[in-house]
Amino acid sequence: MDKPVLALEHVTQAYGERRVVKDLTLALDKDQIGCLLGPSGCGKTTTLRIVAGFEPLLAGRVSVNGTVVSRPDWLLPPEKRAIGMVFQDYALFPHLSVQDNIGFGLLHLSRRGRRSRIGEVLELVGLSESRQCFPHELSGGQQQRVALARALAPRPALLLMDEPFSNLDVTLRDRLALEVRQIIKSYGATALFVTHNQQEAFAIADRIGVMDAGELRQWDSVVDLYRKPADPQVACFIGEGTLVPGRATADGAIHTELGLFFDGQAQTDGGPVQVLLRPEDIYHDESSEIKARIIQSQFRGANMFCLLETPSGQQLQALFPGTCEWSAGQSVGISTKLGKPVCFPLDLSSPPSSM
Ligand SMILES: Nc1ncnc2c1ncn2[C@@H]1O[C@H](COP(=O)(O)OP(=O)(O)OP(=O)(O)O)[C@@H](O)[C@H]1O
Repeated sequence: MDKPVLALEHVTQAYGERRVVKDLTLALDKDQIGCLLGPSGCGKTTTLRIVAGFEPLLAGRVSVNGTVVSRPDWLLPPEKRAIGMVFQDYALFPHLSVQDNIGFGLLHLSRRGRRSRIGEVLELVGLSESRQCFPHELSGGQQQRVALARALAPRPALLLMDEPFSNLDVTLRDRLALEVRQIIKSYGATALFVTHNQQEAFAIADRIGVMDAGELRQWDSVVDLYRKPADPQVACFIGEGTLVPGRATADGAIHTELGLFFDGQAQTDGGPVQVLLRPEDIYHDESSEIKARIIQSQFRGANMFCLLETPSGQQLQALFPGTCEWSAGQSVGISTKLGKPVCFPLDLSSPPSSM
């Protein structure tokens, strides 16, 4: 099997006494787009800077295409790593035209080679007509694409992007995230980017790493992260949903106030558990004995997103068809449709998870 383009093995880094990246291990294969996702201060940028070679390591190692580029006693300089970077503020040279910005990293090529590569990446990002423009003559989204073209032009082994959409307005962000994914994929590049925005991560990434307080809690495909979260924290952080308390019995059944679920695994201890219910797992069913009161409803066009409360006080999030015309205070019948439920043993010593 091919070696991963990027491998981080047990990487740890600290500022003074404080460890901000803890024992982090992940691998990114060729042509994959990975994303580190987590709240502010969880160590995403520090991890990216470690990969780029701007930060030393306390422990562990980083390899690019099977060659070690960082270990605690040695760092390959950033410019020798074959890594391209797109920064949050794009870092374009204001006094250089678009083509000269892109050509800056191609000085090792002949004049002709440079021209041809600049033309190639400008076409890729849809800015062939703007090659003579200066950065201030372009919109934020166009500057973003120039920065991407400049980073891709030297054909790096790996592309790193730090919050690449944070300077753009929200509607542009969503569109550009998809566009950037398409550009990276059609160029056959491997990329790692960081964001605190889930929607962005879901739009662009093949694999997402959820970080929390310097730890990588799960590194997985987008679908598995949503459907098979590794722990209650990831379950709560990714997407919407509720952890509903239940009791597991030795036959693999989980008893909850919303009915009986089977996770197919014998729970030998028969102890308390939490079952993850995503909004789409709950549906309207007037014939059901389970009734819930609508606390809040939010019309989302095709869907109606509701916050519900059962008679026991358990709150639930549910996604009903947008044609439902319900309002707060109304009581509705609900049922659940769960294939294989996601179930976590309930640690009674820790506070309950909230979303
Ligand atoms: N040069 C530094 N010296 C000391 N502490 C630092 C330094 N750089 C970052 N930190 C601290 O390390 C922790 C991780 O920072 P980092 O920038 O990696 O987080 P982040 O997840 O990228 O956050 P954000 O989304 O806000 O950029 C933070 O608590 C930050 O304050």
